[in-house]
Amino acid sequence: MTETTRIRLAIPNKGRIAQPIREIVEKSGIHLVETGGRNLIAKTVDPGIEVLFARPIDIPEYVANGAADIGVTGHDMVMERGSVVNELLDLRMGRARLVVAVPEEAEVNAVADLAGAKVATEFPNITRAYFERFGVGVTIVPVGGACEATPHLGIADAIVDLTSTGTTLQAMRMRILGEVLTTTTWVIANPDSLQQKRQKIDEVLLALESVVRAKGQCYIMMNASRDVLPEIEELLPGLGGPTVMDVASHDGLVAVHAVVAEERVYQLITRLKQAGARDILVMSIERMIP
Ligand SMILES: Nc1ncnc2c1ncn2[C@@H]1O[C@H](COP(=O)(O)OP(=O)(O)OP(=O)(O)O)[C@@H](O)[C@H]1O
Ligand SMILES: O=P(O)(O)OC[C@H]1O[C@H](OP(=O)(O)OP(=O)(O)O)[C@H](O)[C@@H]1O
Ligand SMILES: [Mg+2]
Repeated sequence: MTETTRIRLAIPNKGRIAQPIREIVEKSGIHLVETGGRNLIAKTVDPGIEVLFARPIDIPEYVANGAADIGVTGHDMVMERGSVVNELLDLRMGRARLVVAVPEEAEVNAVADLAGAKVATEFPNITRAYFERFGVGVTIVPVGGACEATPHLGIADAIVDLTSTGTTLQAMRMRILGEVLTTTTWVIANPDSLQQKRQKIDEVLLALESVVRAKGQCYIMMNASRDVLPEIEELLPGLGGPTVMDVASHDGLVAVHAVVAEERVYQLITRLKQAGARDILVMSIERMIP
């Protein structure tokens, strides 16, 4: 009997990317078998995959030192920890920019004007390296959150923090001086695990990637008479064009199936109807494997 390869996947236990990552993992078919509220390790339906819940900032190190074989966390976290891991797959979520910002009224116009300033951040290592690269001497004030409040509290002159919608910076009346990096959520791997457990890791990657690929796409099905087919096909430039099938016992009637971008569906339905399509069904796609 051959022994099954076992891998441990680390995912965030809290924070804003925790739930979306959990959803991607579930949709990929790696269903978690609940092991109680505060349990930090969960079994999955696959006896070869175990899930470890950890703080996003700790995941790069857990993966680098082998406590987990693969993990999912922000690219910013990997950079901050400087961990030696392989970044394998961009999940294209958790997109944010790490920026240098100052209160609107501050008399500075560029990063170079911050020489001698106190800079509060949850990313002390990235921030230190950034200002060193500019040759600007600053004092780093490490904080664990609510960074935007620090200039108003007199704790810092500037901040290096994440922004996505810009709501927090705007609410705290701060303006951006420079961009340090952009981040998204990545699947990362331990380099040794990648060598020794490649097949199992690839299997997990394929499953996760299929969910990412399906995101924002849906499957549309309709019936139409064959003579209006060219017009309908023109409206559906899908993945390799639509699939067209004869409808049994309905002479001249065809079924047309295609994958389309979710954002197009609303307008598309009206146009398809005008072109003569009927019995239109729109379905969400869970996974797409090319
Ligand atoms: N505003 C944002 N928009 C998009 N992605 C973000 C944003 N803030 C953080 N992220 C991503 O989410 C990751 C985890 O950050 P988050 O702040 O949610 O975790 P945390 O600090 O552990 O939780 P909390 O702030 O609730 O204590 C970050 O490393 C980053 O990649
Ligand atoms: O541009 P926005 O959409 O407003 O997002 C930016 C905010 O999101 C993150 O905060 P988080 O929710 O993690 O809280 P925290 O500051 O306590 O970490 C980040 O630290 C910013 O404060
Ligand atoms: Mg946070």
